[in-house]
Amino acid sequence: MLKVADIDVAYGHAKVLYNIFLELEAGKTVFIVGRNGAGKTTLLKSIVGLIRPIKGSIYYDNENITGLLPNKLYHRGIRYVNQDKKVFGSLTVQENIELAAFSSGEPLSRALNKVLEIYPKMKEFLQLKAGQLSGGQRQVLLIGQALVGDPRLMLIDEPTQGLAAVVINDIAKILSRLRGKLTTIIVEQNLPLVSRLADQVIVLKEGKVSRILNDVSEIRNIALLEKSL
Ligand SMILES: Nc1ncnc2c1ncn2[C@@H]1O[C@H](COP(=O)(O)OP(=O)(O)OP(=O)(O)O)[C@@H](O)[C@H]1O
Repeated sequence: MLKVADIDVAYGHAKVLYNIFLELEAGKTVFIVGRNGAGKTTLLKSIVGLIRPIKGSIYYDNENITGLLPNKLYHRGIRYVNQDKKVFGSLTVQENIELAAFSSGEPLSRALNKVLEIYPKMKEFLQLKAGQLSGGQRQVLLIGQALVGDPRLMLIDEPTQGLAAVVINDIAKILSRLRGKLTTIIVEQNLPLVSRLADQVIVLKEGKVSRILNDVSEIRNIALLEKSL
């Protein structure tokens, strides 16, 4: 479904990704792990069109999407939930969902259902200003918004970063419910969570793919994941 073919990515003269080659199957939950600065966020941004690689190509359903802008990719079903957990704080939760409905052309009732399906408790917060939500609730709202429309590939950057353990559990449940329904690529530092949910783990080290784990027994082995970083 997605093929990243030998891309290099740089910020100005500083190259941060080297010869990245990945092939992702539809419906899989793929985690990207690696130490701080390994280039995980840069890889996600390159796939969603926020940064153009200086070398190589990216294919989505066999079509070369290199250099296409994020809004074009959005309408082809690619969603990106970035790590800053920013919502429109002065709008209500429902209005935030309306924005996603408007962007995607999906009727509001269906958009609301998609969010409530993954987190029924959000019903109580619909008329609240989104700025009043906790960090975890914002993350859930952002994931819910990304499900509005017809997403096929969802990229999520550090969904559990800075969240309390109980909320991490809620997010893990949501991610686990998405398994098999769409393709997800998730950057995550929480290795027990990665180990529990991943179909494939890609380890980035200093801008290069240093290891790809496909074998369930390897993925479930947290000590091995730790050692791979
Ligand atoms: N806008 C930018 N301009 C210049 N350099 C950048 C920019 N964004 C990131 N970098 C550098 O690129 C490298 C990779 O950063 P990136 O954020 O992709 O790593 P990461 O693995 O996601 O790290 P973290 O876990 O800290 O988020 C780092 O050396 C970082 O300092």
